[in-house]
Amino acid sequence: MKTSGGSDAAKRRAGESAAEAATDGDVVGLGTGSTAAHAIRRLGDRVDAGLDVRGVPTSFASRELAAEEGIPRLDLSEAVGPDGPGIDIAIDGADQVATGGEAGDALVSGGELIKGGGAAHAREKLVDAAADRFLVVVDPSKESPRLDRSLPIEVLPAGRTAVAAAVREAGGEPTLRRADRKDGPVVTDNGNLVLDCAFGEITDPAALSTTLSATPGVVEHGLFVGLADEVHVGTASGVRVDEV
Ligand SMILES: O=C[C@H](O)[C@H](O)[C@H](O)COP(=O)(O)O
Repeated sequence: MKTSGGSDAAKRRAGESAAEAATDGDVVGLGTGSTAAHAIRRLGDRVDAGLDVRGVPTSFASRELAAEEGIPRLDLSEAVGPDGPGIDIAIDGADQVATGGEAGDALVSGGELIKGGGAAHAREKLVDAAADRFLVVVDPSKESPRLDRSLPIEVLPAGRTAVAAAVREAGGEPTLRRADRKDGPVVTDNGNLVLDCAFGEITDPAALSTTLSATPGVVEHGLFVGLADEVHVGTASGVRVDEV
């Protein structure tokens, strides 16, 4: 699994802390990224020790890791629906977490997220939104009073230029995400492309989320508003848990 910046020890503390929240019988959403991977490994250890849980992976990578760790798995389509067990908790990382405060004329309440650094945010949002409790796991480098990182938007390949124009109209500057080890663009697990969009400081995440969701060609964007329930922040010496 790819790693991002930040201290790996702090990410491990955050991930392991959230993994302790799973209890017998739970269906657990398994996030993507280097911090969520620590949670999946810890869950794997707990399954070895007898914990009875099933995981709902959010990506090819989290599915592979869960399989390696011996965690029984369930598809989202099996978990959610009239006959499904639902998802009790989801554990997932983030590229940025708003800690709250004034942003221009608006007030960011805190707990809003930017996700999608690993291009997994479309399935992550499905799983995280379906969960009864969504636990975010981060190291302190991800915390910021306001959201100002580049925002990933997964787009239908044919809609790439139309969405790019809509992003410019909304005040952002889109860049097609390119692959590191192949010529050409990053292709998501869903066969789509990703535009990384620089909006500067996002003063009203809820409004931007609504605008982007209503744009034809947008499969999913990485703004997660009103979804997080707890933020587990791994620090140099322990873990801080913030209720949202
Ligand atoms: O698409 C990827 C996900 O949204 C990740 O959860 C996010 O990029 C954070 O990853 P990491 O924990 O590696 O920084």
